[in-house]
Amino acid sequence: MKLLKPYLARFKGDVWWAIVSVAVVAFATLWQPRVLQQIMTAIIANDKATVFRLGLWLVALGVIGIGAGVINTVYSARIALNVATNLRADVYRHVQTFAYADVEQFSPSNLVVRMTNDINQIQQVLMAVFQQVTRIPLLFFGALVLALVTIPSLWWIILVMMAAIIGVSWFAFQKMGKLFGRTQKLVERVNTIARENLMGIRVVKSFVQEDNQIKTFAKASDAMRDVNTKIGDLFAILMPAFFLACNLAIGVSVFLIGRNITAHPAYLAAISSYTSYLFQIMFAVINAGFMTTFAARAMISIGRLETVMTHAPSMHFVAGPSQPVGGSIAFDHVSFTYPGDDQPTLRDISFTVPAGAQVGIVGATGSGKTTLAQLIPRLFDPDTGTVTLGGVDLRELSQATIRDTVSFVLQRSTLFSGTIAANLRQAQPSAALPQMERAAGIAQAAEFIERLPERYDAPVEERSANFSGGQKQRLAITRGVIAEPKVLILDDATSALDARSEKLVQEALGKHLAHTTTVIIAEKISSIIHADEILVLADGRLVGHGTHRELVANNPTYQEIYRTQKAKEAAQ
Ligand SMILES: Nc1ncnc2c1ncn2[C@@H]1O[C@H](COP(=O)(O)OP(=O)(O)OP(=O)(O)O)[C@@H](O)[C@H]1O
Repeated sequence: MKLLKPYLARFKGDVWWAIVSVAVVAFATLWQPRVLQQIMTAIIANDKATVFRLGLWLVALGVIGIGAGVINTVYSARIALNVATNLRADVYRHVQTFAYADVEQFSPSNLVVRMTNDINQIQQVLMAVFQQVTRIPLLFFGALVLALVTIPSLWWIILVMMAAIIGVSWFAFQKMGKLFGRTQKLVERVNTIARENLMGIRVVKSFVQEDNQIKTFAKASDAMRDVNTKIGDLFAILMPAFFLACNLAIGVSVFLIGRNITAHPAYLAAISSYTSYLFQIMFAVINAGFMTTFAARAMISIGRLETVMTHAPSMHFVAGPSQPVGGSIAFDHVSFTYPGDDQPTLRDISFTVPAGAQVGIVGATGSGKTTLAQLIPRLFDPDTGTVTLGGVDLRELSQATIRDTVSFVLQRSTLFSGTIAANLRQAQPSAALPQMERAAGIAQAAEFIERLPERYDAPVEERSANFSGGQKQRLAITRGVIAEPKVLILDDATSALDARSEKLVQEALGKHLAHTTTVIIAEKISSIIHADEILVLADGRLVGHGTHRELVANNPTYQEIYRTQKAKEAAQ
């Protein structure tokens, strides 16, 4: 609840209106049966003037109740919407401060669920709370007192009815709470299956997996139906049970009043208001039950968001603007373990790369190439050892300095929906057309961009689905080189390019970014054969470094990779 306090405080005025208006609704609801009772008494006494006066008063009470109800709904909705919107913005802002490792720890899809489903849940409950929370106790205690005042001798009937209703509620709502919890999990499961299926639709189609996918989806969907059916069954029993208890109480009351009506003729007029109060007590108990299960679900969501909001970013950067720093890279006895892993992925790695050099990194799958590259832009900190940029420990550089100095192009290039220009400006916000054209020329992207009718304003769809794998990679390289970074890392970034295009990109990089330190992670040795220095990784260790010629002559791991690749090429 601590999470919501500051947000509710921000909308104090709306909260006040919502609470006052719901109190007015409750008072109008409680007062109406009293006035009705007085009207009945006046009818029995044939007092037409009083009947007319009280009739008008009854109508006025109805109008006041409806008016207050409308005001309450408006303010409750405003509170719920504003709190949810502000909370969502703050969670999003806080997540932006996370280090890469923090996002991985939560998992991106989990964070999305927290920012959408959980906040929606809180919004719905807030709306209900401000519509019900003061109404329930006011109606319950008010109706209880008024029923006792109306016909004092029947206090025990009210007690028995309340015991029956609270007992049934206790049993049913506890069961229902558990079932609601299961539905929430099943909704997440169904969403995940549907999302995975649609995101991986190409794999599903190419492996003819439709039937299997339908079965998996149907299983989760059927489980959800079963749980919802159980909830429906409970409701089916619950409501008639409540009405039975209430109607039995009314029946017994009428019978007892009827037997004594000659001794208490005033009870004849009281019976309708007494019945109304019994119903109000019943509805207050039912609503309290619903609110409890509803609130329990919201508490889970609040807890999940609190975990995100109280999570401190695991990495801190020195504050300050971007400063110029050299392009040399040095690893000094660096070891690194992924959070949650028990074995290090990189072990005692040391090497230096002078500014402007071209470095290749090779090694078997899973040898740690990408992990090593991720330490250069400080996506992770090493467990031991230091990584320096231009001779300065990364931990002493501001985030702006590192981001302006190092550009990282990934194999699975991520482009954002918008336009090509908007994606390129992520790397350099001030980039004008000539800069974009120059960068696209280096990345061999100019030829296909020029063919698009809108050129650099061409749309990029969600997940850049309107571009081929090779085109995406070229666009990602364009974005990587546009700001002419001092350090450029290409992590298998040309894997979807044909050999000719890859060669052209490399030649253009050598020509136009001659002073840039380029780190190329490559599966194929042919991609880095001309590098000034090649690092060879095996099982997270640096097992050799040198030029291609040196490594072919004396490094067994490199020789093995080279031999295997040559044999493959010969076989093709
Ligand atoms: N985010 C992560 N969390 C935990 N372990 C990871 C993570 N990323 C990679 N690993 C593990 O670290 C090891 C090295 O992975 P890495 O991606 O650095 O290898 P790589 O040499 O780049 O492989 P590839 O050539 O297949 O891209 C692998 O065993 C991998 O399972």
